[in-house]
Amino acid sequence: MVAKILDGKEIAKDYRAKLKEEVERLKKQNIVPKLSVILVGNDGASQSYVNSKKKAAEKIGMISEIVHMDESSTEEEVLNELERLNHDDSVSGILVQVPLPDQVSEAKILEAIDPSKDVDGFNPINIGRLYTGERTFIPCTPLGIMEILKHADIDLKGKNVAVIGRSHIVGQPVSKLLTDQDATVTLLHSKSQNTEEVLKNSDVIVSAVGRIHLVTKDLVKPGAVVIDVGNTPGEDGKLKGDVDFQSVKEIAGAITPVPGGVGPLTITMVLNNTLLAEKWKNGIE
Ligand SMILES: Nc1nc(=O)c2c([nH]1)NC[C@@H]1CN(c3ccc(C(=O)N[C@@H](CCC(=O)O)C(=O)O)cc3)C=[N+]21
Repeated sequence: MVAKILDGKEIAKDYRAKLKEEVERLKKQNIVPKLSVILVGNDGASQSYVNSKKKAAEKIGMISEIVHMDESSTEEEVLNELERLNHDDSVSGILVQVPLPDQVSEAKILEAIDPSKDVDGFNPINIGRLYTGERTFIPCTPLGIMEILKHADIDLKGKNVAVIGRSHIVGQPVSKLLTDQDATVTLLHSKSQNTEEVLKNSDVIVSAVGRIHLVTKDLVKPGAVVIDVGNTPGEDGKLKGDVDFQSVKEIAGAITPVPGGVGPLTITMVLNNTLLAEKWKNGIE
């Protein structure tokens, strides 16, 4: 069996076309969604992600700005910038690119984002709302993963799903979303003792660790759906996932590549959430 390749670029393209139509409809009411991204420092990967987000936003008719701050910025300076954006009525959505430099507390910054503009869904209020089932911004990568799964021809109800990695950004929230779809979720991490057994018994594997070749063919049940959230720079300078794509695709039912899998959907969901922020601000459901 050769796996169906879940083409994130293609799925993202269709999704963004629908967002563009909605943005155009809003423009007729003089409503223009705007995404502001705070980037602190000069990390190459972060700069490239932030630029892709800006480009993608502009391509569907949104306004986007990057607030680029010096690597040596103090926490107070970042908080001041954030406060300015919180109070700027033209700004629909704010995203603070992580990781931040050591002198700036990530927790403090994420707490300071106005929850109604927190398109990443990283503010504790919004994390709480996710778990109580209230309306909120769902973190972009988990939302992207769920969108890709819609294209995998799998009914998650009662299925065994293994999520590898317990981060607040991916592993934990995606576990919650999968549980809401009636999947039986096992959240695996570095201290798990029965990883092999769980993986071999899983109908879906979501790997969000950041370790190249973590998921190999021998760990995958034939026909399983494999979602690769890894994005680690390889020695050849190319982006690598967690999954040994070449071998796993011979046995999986469906698989996402890296690049061109989850990444493009993450960016799409930033746009999705920015649109939602602007709609909710205007009382549009
Ligand atoms: N506040 C915040 N929100 C984030 O959403 C956030 C963040 N900080 N920090 C870093 C991670 C990482 N991330 C990615 C987004 C897109 C791709 C992506 O589009 N990747 C392309 C390839 C890009 C390339 O080749 O350079 C792909 O997989 O096809 C990857 C990774 C968002 N993050």
